[in-house]
Amino acid sequence: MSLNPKPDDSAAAAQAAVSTSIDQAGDGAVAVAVSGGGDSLALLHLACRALAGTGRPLRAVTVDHGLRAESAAEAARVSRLCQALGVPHATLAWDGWTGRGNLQAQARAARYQLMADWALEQGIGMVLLGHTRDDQAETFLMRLGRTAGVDGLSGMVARFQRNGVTWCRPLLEFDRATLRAFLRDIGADWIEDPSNDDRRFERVRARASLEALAPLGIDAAILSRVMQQISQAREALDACAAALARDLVRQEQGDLVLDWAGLAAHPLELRRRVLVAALMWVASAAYPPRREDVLSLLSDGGADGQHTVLGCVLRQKGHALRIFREFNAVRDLRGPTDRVWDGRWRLDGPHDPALSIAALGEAGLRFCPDWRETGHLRAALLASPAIWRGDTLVAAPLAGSGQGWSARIVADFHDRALSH
Ligand SMILES: Nc1ncnc2c1ncn2[C@@H]1O[C@H](COP(=O)(O)OP(=O)(O)OP(=O)(O)O)[C@@H](O)[C@H]1O
Repeated sequence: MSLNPKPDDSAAAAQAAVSTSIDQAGDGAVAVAVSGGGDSLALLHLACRALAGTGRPLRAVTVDHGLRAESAAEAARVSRLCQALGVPHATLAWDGWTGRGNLQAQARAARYQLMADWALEQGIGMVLLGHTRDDQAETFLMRLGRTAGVDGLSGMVARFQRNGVTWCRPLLEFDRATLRAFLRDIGADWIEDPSNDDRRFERVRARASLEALAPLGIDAAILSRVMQQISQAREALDACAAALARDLVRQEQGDLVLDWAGLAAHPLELRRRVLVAALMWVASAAYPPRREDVLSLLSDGGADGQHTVLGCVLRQKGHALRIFREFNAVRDLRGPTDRVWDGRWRLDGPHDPALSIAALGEAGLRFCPDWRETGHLRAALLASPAIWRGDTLVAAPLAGSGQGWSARIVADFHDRALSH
């Protein structure tokens, strides 16, 4: 038996991988995120074949980021291709670019959010993405250039939860060339993105670098196996960190209290993982804080004091480090009462479209005379969810003023996988 079996990269194997992923979704509707490129269109065809005759609904979705002149026409073309396949298709428009910050990162976050909201509305539990082995290899090289560690180099996961939806990448073991050959074989069309040849893009340069590594015997398949090995190391580290967190991290409603002195006895990488997981949980963050920020917090250990990282406040007192949400990070966050707020709070009570959830803040705390009896820190309460009618406070369940409302965390810290 080979220890490193070479994945079979034929179209038939890709078909089997897509069918398996879809079977794992249960009986519900499935969607394919289609950019229009060869990878996601091959995925759409494979998903269509997997579902043919099952009666299970398949949908397709495209996000038009509006960042290139051709994007609307491309989305319309995807829509026509889907129509020809009998797959209902939706185009979701993004117009949230502020002109500031990292455009690619913002576009990606918005894409996931738009597609998740759409999927939830449609009752779709699983969305398939067309990432391939080439994407994996290019990402690996790009991350090497950013001094990535075990997490960054372990490759994309085949399945993950984000924004309330399960995302699945059934094609991670398959080459772009295999998928394009499959499309050609079945006479199917796809859109060639002109930026694929634009060397201003890091991914395009990574693709060229990968070709240059061929004389060393390094290709996408080899890098994929290296990534699998790093993934296994990451899983082992995560398991150790989760066990450590169970012993040394206590959840108090929305806050976490870390036994800082207890943690200090453990290897730096485990301490770092516990701290990152804690920060990401309190902030409901999809991405970890900068590595240097975390390392500086860890090296600062022992001294009483306060820090702010990733929209969380860390307050150390003696052996305990309390992490709670920072008011400034949520001061402008307002949402309907029947939706999760700040990624982790659900409020139960007499829902009403005229009401909304927003942070309690100083303006609300003033109307909570009993807040001291709750035992919560004042600064933590400021960032806690409250029910408002316009600017009038209706209820503050965590600050002793429930008025028929209660607040609960949707996924407790220790139930959440310790991986980022
Ligand atoms: N505009 C889009 N609309 C719908 N789906 C998309 C869009 N862009 C990308 N996708 C989905 O994501 C997959 C990966 O695309 P791509 O590699 O361009 O994105 P990425 O930003 O690198 O993704 P990630 O951040 O998830 O690694 C595509 O195969 C497709 O399934």
